[in-house]
Amino acid sequence: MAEPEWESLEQCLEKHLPPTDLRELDLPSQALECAAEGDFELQGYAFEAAEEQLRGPRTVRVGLVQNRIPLPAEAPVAKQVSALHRRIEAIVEVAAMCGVNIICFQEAWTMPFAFCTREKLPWTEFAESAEDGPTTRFCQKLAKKHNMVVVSPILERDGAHGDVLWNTAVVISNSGAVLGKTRKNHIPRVGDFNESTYYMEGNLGHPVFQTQFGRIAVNICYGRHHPLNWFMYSVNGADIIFNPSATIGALSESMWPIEARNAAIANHCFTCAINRVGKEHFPHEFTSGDGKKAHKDFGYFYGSSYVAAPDSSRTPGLSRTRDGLLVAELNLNLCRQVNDVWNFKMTGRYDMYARELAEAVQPDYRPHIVRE
Ligand SMILES: NC(=O)NCCC(=O)O
Repeated sequence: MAEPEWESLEQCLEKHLPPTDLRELDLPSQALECAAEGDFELQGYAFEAAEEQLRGPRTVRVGLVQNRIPLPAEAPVAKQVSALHRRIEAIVEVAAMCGVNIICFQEAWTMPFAFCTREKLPWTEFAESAEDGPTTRFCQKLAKKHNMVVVSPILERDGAHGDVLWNTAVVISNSGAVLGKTRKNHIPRVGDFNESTYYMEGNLGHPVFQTQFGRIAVNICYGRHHPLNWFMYSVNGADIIFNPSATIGALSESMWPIEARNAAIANHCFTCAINRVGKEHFPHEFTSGDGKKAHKDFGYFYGSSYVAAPDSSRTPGLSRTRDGLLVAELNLNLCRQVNDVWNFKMTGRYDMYARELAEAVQPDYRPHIVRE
């Protein structure tokens, strides 16, 4: 009988967690200096893949940005947006020095995560057009300047359809053109995440964006609890799925290290989990509907952004407390290599599930329970 190799699950996880298995990137000293001066953490790791005879390595560098809001939530809207633009511009400069090809910012990155309040003004004033709002134009400049694909998750106002709001990620090509947009498919109704007061579930399905550096998709925050959401991006061919988020310790920190990592394994792709940092205070008290006292803050956004690979390895997380840029070099060949070993796509029995699910969502469905 085979001997047990590991004393505990924790030992096994430690063995497979970097830095032992993952090569640290040799980042330029200028980038490290700028990050230190700008007071943000900079880490870099490379995921390797086996050499193939017919395909060269498909290497891409992704950048994950996590940050605090630089100004208090009470500050004028335009000043807050401008301060966030300046902060991100400085971090993107460093990403460019590190050779980043695709960068992704945190969920609703141009604003405090004010949806806990259920108030409309001034928070809805942060909403912008995905196609030609000031933030998209700002990101287009960054993309062109640095030859970098930019994933920009914003609060969208859709002027063409009755001015309604959406939680949207705009994908901007390295040419500077807007490649398209994707919307948050699953809207939380948990704790103080009162987002359903502001916008509906996304109506754009599971688009995958073909960029010069690989096929990417964006599964926004709460969508990470829904395995089918990750799965559909993978069905549409995503090599990398970004998960820009805003989530707090008391609610989700125990789930955070597992969910994006599981998704990378289950879907033979890379996943990039990004969370904002710090505590955000709002002018007026709100309650959480749990009998506890009214309060003015959401709780602690714990950062801890990381990248996970299809072979189950992952980078360490960025800090829980500091702004940061995580640079990860991915060899996208790893996706098909792991697929060929584990065959989840081949063994998935999708036709069976499609049939059973189609039946299960019918109003007259009766659960298949076998009784005596
Ligand atoms: N932003 C968001 O969807 N948060 C919900 C809480 C969570 O998914 O951890």
